[in-house]
This record gives sequence, C-alpha cells and structure tokens, in this order.
Amino acid sequence: MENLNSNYYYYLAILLCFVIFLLKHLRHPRKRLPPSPLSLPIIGHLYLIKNSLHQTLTSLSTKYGPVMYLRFGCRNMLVVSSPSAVEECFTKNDIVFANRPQSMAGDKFSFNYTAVVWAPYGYLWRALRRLTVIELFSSNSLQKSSAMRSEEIGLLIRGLLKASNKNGTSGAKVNSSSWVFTFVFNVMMRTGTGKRCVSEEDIGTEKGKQIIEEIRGIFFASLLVMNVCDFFPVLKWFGYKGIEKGMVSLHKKRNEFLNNLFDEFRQKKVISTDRNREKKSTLVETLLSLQESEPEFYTDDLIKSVITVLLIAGTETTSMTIQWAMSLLLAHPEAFHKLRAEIDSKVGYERLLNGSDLTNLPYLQCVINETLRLYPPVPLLLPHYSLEDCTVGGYDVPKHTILMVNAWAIHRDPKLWDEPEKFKPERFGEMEWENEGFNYKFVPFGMGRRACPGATMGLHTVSLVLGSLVKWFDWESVELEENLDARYDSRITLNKDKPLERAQPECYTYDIIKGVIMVMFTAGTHTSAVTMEWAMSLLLNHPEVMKKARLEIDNLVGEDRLLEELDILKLPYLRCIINETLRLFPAGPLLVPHFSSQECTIEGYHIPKERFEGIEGSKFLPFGMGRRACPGSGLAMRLIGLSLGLFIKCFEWEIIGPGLVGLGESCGLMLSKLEPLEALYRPRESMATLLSQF
Ligand code: HEM
Repeated sequence: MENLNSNYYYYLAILLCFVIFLLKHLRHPRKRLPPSPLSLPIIGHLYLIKNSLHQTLTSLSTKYGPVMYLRFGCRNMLVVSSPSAVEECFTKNDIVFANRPQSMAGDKFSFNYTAVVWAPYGYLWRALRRLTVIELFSSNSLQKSSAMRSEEIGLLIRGLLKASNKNGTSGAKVNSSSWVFTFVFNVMMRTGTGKRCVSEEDIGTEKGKQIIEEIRGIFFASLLVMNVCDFFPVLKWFGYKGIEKGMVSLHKKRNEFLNNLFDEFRQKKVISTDRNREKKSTLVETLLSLQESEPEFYTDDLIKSVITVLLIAGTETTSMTIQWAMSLLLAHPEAFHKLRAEIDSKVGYERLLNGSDLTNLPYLQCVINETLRLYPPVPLLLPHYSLEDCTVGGYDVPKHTILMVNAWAIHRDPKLWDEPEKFKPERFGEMEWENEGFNYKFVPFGMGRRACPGATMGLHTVSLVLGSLVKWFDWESVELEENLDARYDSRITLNKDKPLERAQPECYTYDIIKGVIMVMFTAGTHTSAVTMEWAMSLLLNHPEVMKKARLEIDNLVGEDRLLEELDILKLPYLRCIINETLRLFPAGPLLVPHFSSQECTIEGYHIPKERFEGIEGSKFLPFGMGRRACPGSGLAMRLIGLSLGLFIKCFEWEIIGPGLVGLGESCGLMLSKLEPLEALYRPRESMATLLSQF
C-alpha cells in the first residue's frame, strides 16, 4: 500500500511538471536563440576570451556559425560575421539596432550622452548627426577645409625632410607614428578650433613630442568603449582596478583642456555678436555663436562633446590607417612602386598632392581599401544595442542585446575573398567592385544609420598623407610582413604596438619643393626653350617630318580645338621628334655635375672620392639617370610637346633666306644654338576660325 502511494505521488509530480511546462511554453513559445557555446554561471562566456576579442569571436564563429549569441556577465551579445547577417542587421533591423549600450565610458566621457557616438537614437542623436554633417562632413565643409589640409601636408613633408637631413646625411630613423599622429591631430584641431595643437616650430622636436604625449594621455588613454565593469557592475562597488576613478580624473583633464580653449575664444572676443555666421570659420566659433541664439540646445557640454568626438573619433582611426598602409606598402615594394608610378604620372614632380588629385589615383584608393580590409581600425565596429525583439538569420534576438559586428572576420573570410590573408590592392579595382558589390563584405566604416559620418573626411586625409609620403620619400622598414598580424592588439581601436620606425627620405628637400617653382622658370624654362628652338630648327630643315607630325596631330585633334596636354600621350611621332632632338642636342650635354661622396668603380676604372662629370653607359639620357635625374622631365616633355605641337598644328613655317637653318652650337653648360632661330610663320588657313577666337 505504501508502495502504491509513493508511486502515485511520483506520477502526480511528473504530470504537474509536464502541465507547468506546457502552460509556460504555450503562453510564451520558446525563443529560438542563435547558437551559443556552453555558458558558465555568472561569468557566462567570459572564460572563452583568450587573446584579443575579435580573434576569439572569429574562432568561435567558425564553430558556431556567423550568427552567435553570447553572454558576458549580465549582458547578452549577438555577434554577426557574415555579409547576409550584417545586411539583415542594418537594413531590416536598422532602427532596432540604432542605439548604443550605456556604459561607464559613455557615463563619464560623453558629457551626459550628448556626444553623437554615445547618444541614444532619437531626437538628440538626429540633431547632433545633422549638425556634424553640415559643419564638418558635407562636401561644402570638406571643400572649405581642403586648403588647410594641404598646408598641413606641406608642414609634415618639410618636417620629415628636416629630420632626415639633421646630421647632414640623407636618411634617418624617424618615429612615423608620432609624426603622423601629430599631423592628423593638428588637422582635427584646426578643423575644430582653427589652431594647431603643436606649432610649426615644435613639430618633431622634443617639445612637440611632449605635447603630443600629454594630449594622447588626455584624449586617448582610455579608448575602451566598454570595460569589464559594464558586464559585472558589482565590480564598480569595489572600485575594480581603479577604472572608474581613472575615467573621472581623465574626464576632469579633458574638461579643463576644453574649458581653457573656450575661455581663449571668449576672451579674445572672437565670437562677434553680429550673427554673421559666414564669418565664423571654425567649428567652435560657429557653435559658440549658435549658443547665443539657442542656449538651451547648444550648451557648453554639447559643444565640448562635438569637439571631443572630432578629436577622438577622427584622429586615432585616421592615423592608424596611414600607419598600417605604410607598413603594408613597405612589406610589398612592388605595390609601393606601382603607387608611386601612378602618383608621379598623374601629379608629376613639381607640386604637392592635393584633394583634387585623389579622384585620378585609383590605385591609391585600392591600397587604402585593402589596408582597411586587412586592418580595420575598429575591428568589431562600435557596439549597437537593440531596443526591441527581432530576428537575425532566422534566430530570435531578444531586446536589450548588444550587437557586435565582426568586421575583421568578414574581411578575412576565405569564402568571400580570394587569398584573404594576402595584401592585394588590385582586388579593389573598379571592375571587380562593380561586378561584385562589396557592400556588406567590406564594412570598415560600419553600415546603416550609425555608420561612420567621417568616412569621407577620414579617407581624404589618409589618401593625402599616404600619397605624399610615397611620393616624396624612399622608405625602409625593419619589420617583416608576418609580424604585422601579431601586432594587432585587442583594443577596440586597433593600434600598432611598435610604431613604424625607419624612414629614409631620398634626395628631395623642402627647399627643393619650394624651389620647383623657381626651377620651372629658370632651369625648366631655359632647357625647354632651348630644346624647342632646336626642334623647330630641325623641323624647318626637314619639312617632310613636319608634314608627318602635322598629319598625326590633325588626325587626333581635328580642327575644332587646340592641342591639350593629355593629347601628347597619344602622339607618338611628336614624342619621337622631341626625343630625336634631345638625342642630337641635349640641353645639358654633360648633365649637371654629380659629386662622388665615396670611392667607387665604373666599368672597371677606379673613381676616387672627387668630382666627376657626366655619366656614361646609357644610350639616351637627356634628363640624366638615377636619384639626381631631372625631376622635371615629365613636365618638360609635356611643355615641349604642347608648344611644339601647337606650333606645328596652327602655323605654316618657312626658313628666311636661302639654305637651311644653321645648327651651330654655343659653348657652355647649356647646349644652346649659336645663332637664335628666326623663321617666318603665318596661321594655317584651316585654323583661321579657331585662332580668331583668341
Ligand atoms: C579611416 C578613418 C575612420 C574609420 C576607419 C572609422 C570607422 C568608424 C566605425 C567602424 C564606426 C562605427 C560604426 C558603427 O557603429 O556601425 C565609426 C563611427 C563614427 N565615426 Fe568614424 N572612422 C574613421 C574616421 C572618422 C573621422 C575622421 C571622424 C570625425 C572627424 C569620425 C567620426 C565618427 C563618429 C562621430 C562616429 C559615430 C557615429 C554614430 O554613432 O552615429 N570617424 N567610425
């Protein structure tokens, strides 16, 4: 009887559990959560984090799939690492994930969540985003600040050259990290406040480095968007590792720095009361003047947050990208030389790179994209936060989940990229891009409404600096490519723990850059004019050649327009004429004297450490060879080609008097004509209409 009774209770208990289970699941159908590894009580999946977060998440998703659900302490996290999942998060669920999680960094650094990076999705975020887009990122604003960026590039190049020539030697070790960071920080400071953080004289000096260290300490010491206390709030009560205290003191310093800045502006009465916004050239001035009309919205905190975001979000990401790109280029000399050839051919040797060149430098863009693919400065993007339940990849995602997008994993997925670990800028060539559409498999700036608003500004700055460093210097690095991955550290913003160190600027000095203009009018003008004179003399003596050249030009250009520089590339016969002229009458017959700084041998002869003239051994060297070759050869060829082509195309030419034009040579360093060329010319009939317009 006793046995029967105990069985009865046993079955009753099972039935009761079954009914409770049914009731629970009928009322709240069980969610189909994304796959997840074994979770431990309290710490959740924290025990799985071994090396850097992005690497751990990558190896976990190879096991659990591209949509994965993790728990760290009290927070749930959705980790996506496939283009289709990214697409779903930032199209169908874009508004759901348009928030950022609250965090200690947000509490301490965001000036009460008035910084666009941390601001909750809603009216404030929209207003801040609109404000920054209008004042900073619109094409109009970028255009306005373009001259300033070019000016800073000039300073960077000049500073590097000075540093490299310090001991009278060409070449020096420089810490490119510090130089590039100073440049980018100065650009951001000038964009925001109109003034540099490190003055021109201090760039590259001990004082300059010290200023940068201080600034780094104030703005970049703790970039972690979320820290361990955000996942285990109880740690805050014990003052875990002094994280909170450190943040408070850092915020105090930032506040002080920004208060001083505002005071300066206010004291100088830079802010006029005339409401004339056109006159406000810097962001701070504009914001302070807006504060006068709308003080409730444009509070001091809000203005500080805008400036802080500009300095933090813009500087580290941009300077890191430049450094990774340089490291990759140094590890791949063929890409370096291809890039330099592109820049040389499109920009020439006579001027600095500027914003308007960038659209003509597709390979430069490919190099930058490939760098951002391999080393995205923010490998997990910034965390997003869901305010509603949603589905991703067919799984249920409850509200209040943090979304992490593993851009690093997507960028290196062998299913998406051919040889993903290799640096192959060509993969970003126009055709491939058009055919495949890299939208969701290349996400260095994020996607959707919280995507980086500074992408264009960042790319513009990276392109200008990288292009200029490649154009003006020869570089050497001691680091090996295989070491690059190893130095990818685990911070949210990836950093190179060992800055790229060795730079060896070649023969250019800034004085030479400045001197280019002068060279164009002295050396350049003279040599080009001399060559032109010789070419015209030879053409007058060989009318059949003139006729053939004219035919070539007429066929290409027609009668409706004049010759343009770009046409020269398509006129091979005209270029042959110039080359033949230069072969017969090189403007600098002995080239410019070189000076041997070391003993050497040439064709078996010993050359002591003393002056020698000319170089033998090459068949055609009107512009010299090697490092000290004429940097203006490209320009000269264009100038001569254009003017000679125009002379041939537009005028009929005749020798004065009987006989041929004399080809006597004068003495001197330049091979000028003994007697100046005099010839008769008149406009060609077919060109009369066109020429009458000038
Ligand atoms: C190479 C340069 C840059 C890279 C790779 C980069 C990357 C990113 C990424 C990945 C995000 C997060 C997107 C997301 O959460 O989905 C972001 C957000 C942001 N970036 Fe950039 N960034 C760069 C340059 C800049 C610059 C120059 C500025 C400003 C001066 C800037 C300002 C911002 C801001 C304000 C946000 C937050 C947007 C929001 O929450 O609404 N970034 N950036």
